[in-house]
This record gives sequence, C-alpha cells and structure tokens, in this order.
Amino acid sequence: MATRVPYLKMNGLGNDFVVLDARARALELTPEIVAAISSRENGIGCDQFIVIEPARDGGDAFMDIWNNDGERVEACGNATRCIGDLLMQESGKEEVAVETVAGTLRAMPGGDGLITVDMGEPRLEWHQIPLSEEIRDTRGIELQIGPIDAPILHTPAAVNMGNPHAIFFVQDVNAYNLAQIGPMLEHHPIFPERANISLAQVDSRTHITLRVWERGAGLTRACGTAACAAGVAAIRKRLTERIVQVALPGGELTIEWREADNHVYMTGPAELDYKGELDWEAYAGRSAS
Ligand SMILES: N[C@@H](CCC[C@H](N)C(=O)O)C(=O)O
Repeated sequence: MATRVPYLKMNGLGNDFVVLDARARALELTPEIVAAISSRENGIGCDQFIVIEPARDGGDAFMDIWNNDGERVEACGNATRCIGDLLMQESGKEEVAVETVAGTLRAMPGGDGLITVDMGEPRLEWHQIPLSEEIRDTRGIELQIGPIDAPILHTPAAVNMGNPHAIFFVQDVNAYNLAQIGPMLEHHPIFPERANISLAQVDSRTHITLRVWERGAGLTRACGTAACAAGVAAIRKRLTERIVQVALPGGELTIEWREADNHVYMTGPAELDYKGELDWEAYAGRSAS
C-alpha cells in the first residue's frame, strides 16, 4: 500500500518550499529523493526542501534544509520565517527558536502580518566565509570575470550568514546575464564550499535592489540570507544606513544590522500556499531507478 506523506507548500517572497514534518515520524531521506520531489519537471517543485524535526537543543524544532539539487545546506532565511510562523501559530507563542545546523534563530512577529528573524551575527573572516586563500579584507575580495583590463564583474564582498555569499555591487542589476555568469562564480575555486552569488544595486542610503543566483538552486525570486549578506556588505562599505529595504524580484525585505548585539534582523512575509500529500514510494522508487 502506498505511504501518503503530508506536506505543505510555502513561500517567502516567491522563494518556495516543500515542507515535511518529521517530528512524529522519521523520514529516510536521500539526496535523490529530495531532488526527485523538488524537481519542477516531474516532482512537486521547489527551491528548497525543508524538514521539520524534533528540537535537539531546547528550541521549538530543528529545521533541516536542502537545496533542490539534493544537497543539504546550513541556512535559509526565507524558510526560517515560514517555519517560525508555523511554529508560532501551532504553539501560540510570541517567539520561537528554530534550530539549524548553523545555529538557533529566534523568530517573532514583525508587525503588519510580517515575521522577523534574528539571523545572528554575520561571519566576516576569510576562513569563516569560507575562502580558499587568506584575504584580510572581505569587503572586496580579489576576484574578477571578463578581460583583465575590462572586467565584467569584480571585487565582490564576501559574507557568511550561516551560508556563503559573494556580493557584487553594480550600477544596474539588470545589465548582466546572471543565469550565465552565476554558475561560473558559484563554482569559482576561491569558494571551497561554493557560494550564493548576488548583484546589488545601491539605490539610496536606505534601499538596495538585489538579484541572486543561489548555490544549488539557481535564479530564485528571493533569498533571505543573500538580502542579509548584501545589507551587511553595504553597511561595511558605508554605502547605506544600518536599516535597509532590500528589493528582490519577489518583493521586499527589511534588513537591520544592529550595533547593540551585532545581529542581523530580517523582516518579511511568510505564506502557506497549500497542503498536499505525496506518494513516498513513487519518489523513492523513481530516485532508485
Ligand atoms: N533561499 C535561501 C537560501 C537557501 C540556501 C542557499 N541556496 C545555499 O546553498 O546556501 C534563503 O532565503 O536564504
């Protein structure tokens, strides 16, 4: 008999997730099953695959995160708002602690139906990003693509928000073919764990426009950790104030890097699209063949 596994389809600014709840029943996941369910061609389709597991360290739940290519990752800002919202609704609490491999993140109401997540401290040292060679100043690392004397893109900032990010500050984010250059930069040898690649356009001291090529997922409508990383990079370069609106193709996030605790706070929407059930054996069988 087929095993029907309930799932939720959620999104944060169009960055979409298949969410499974493994708190009551453990699920035997493999990269192949995750990739099969995440496929937009013959699966359910999502940018990231999220599994809610029992808490391991006194929080409200553990969030296991996979990219749609079937690789497990450390962080996802938009999914943290979604799971935080879910856990708050379920428990009636005003604040919840979402555990991830990168640390425990607090989620709370952000006003106007939005959710705020304390994303913790950005990591800025070259070995924390990580980079494959010692670079003292990660506000602009030595990396360029295109001709040596007329590079197309160069000197990105590097920030780790639980996961690795490179941010290229440009005049016009739409002037580049990110689908073409994103994969090259994601796999550049300077990033031993690969990297999420962003193009950031500073519109004013309180507004950034951002496009993101996500490691393991490609072009997405939004990336929460990239918005945090871009905010941090812009503030470090003294291009913006400590609170910025970051506009992504899917909508806007408010990013605040507080001086008081050195933490980055991200505020934005979390949406439940629908509830479904999937046939586990169909995906497990397909991925085995
Ligand atoms: N969409 C996410 C980031 C997901 C992980 C990323 N692709 C990686 O590989 O690090 C977000 O909202 O932060």
